[in-house]
Amino acid sequence: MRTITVGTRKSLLALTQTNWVVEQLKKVRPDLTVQLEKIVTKGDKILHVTLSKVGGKGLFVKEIEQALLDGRIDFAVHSMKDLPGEMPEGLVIGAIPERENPCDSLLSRNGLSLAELPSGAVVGTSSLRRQAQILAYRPDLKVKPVRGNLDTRIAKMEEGQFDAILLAQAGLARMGWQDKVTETLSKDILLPAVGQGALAIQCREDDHELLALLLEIHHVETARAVQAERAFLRAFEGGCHLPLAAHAEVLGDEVCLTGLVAHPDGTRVIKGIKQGSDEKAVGRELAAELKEQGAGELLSEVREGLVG
Ligand SMILES: NCc1[nH]cc(CCC(=O)O)c1CC(=O)O
Repeated sequence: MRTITVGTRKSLLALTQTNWVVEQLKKVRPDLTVQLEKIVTKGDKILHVTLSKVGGKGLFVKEIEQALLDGRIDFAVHSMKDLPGEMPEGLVIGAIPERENPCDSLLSRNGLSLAELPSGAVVGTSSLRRQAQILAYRPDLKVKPVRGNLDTRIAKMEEGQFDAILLAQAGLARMGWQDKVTETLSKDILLPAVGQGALAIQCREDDHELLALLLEIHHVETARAVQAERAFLRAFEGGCHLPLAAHAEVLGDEVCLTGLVAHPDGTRVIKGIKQGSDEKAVGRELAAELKEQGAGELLSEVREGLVG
């Protein structure tokens, strides 16, 4: 097989995820030769602005997708949750490896759990999804934006800028930083982002040689769960910058999807659950049910607030 060029963002998490995928591939094909091509994305450049204000669907992927289309790289590893619902013409998700822990975790300065944080404690997150659900559960807490790579955010908390921060457990696990986690939050309190904990390997749809290789590390159950979650997301034309969450589990032949849409201040949460054997239908139907309860209007209000 030819030498494969892998595109990756330069962040430690992106490099760790890419190297993990390359390792998995080398287990299947020990003679595989790869070279890394580091790519800087818009999301990496504007680290000082709250992401929800940049209005960014696909902030971390555009430049990478262009490199794929130009043939400068052969595949790229994305965090599934950073990947927009729609895929550019000519590109596909070639494989979805087995998912890491999808949950969010709380890291706190004094080892206090979410329930133990004192009233008025400052929690760092720039995710409207996390903000909405944390405030729904603990309206007495203060949420403040925090940006930067995982290590930067943790340092800001340790310096005392925040009493606690919220991060995806999966990113910390991949970095080997699980010991920094104070509490893994249950999905009943903080429903994960669509695709959280899963990776997407993106490549050109006509690269059959590579697609055959990628199939070796594809995980069918993860892919089915993510399909349901992404169908739910697409129904709202949403991105990771909206207060929208969904998580699916495979139960035998069926997927069971929980989804929610919330007001960023936590005062309204519209949540539902749906099970069925056609994952895309489950996602679409759950979205339709939540829309009947006003989820569409709620998100329109949020979008207008972000633009204005
Ligand atoms: N939005 C940034 C991002 N994209 C993927 C992860 C973590 C890994 C994952 O969810 O798969 C993170 C960091 C975080 O949200 O804490």
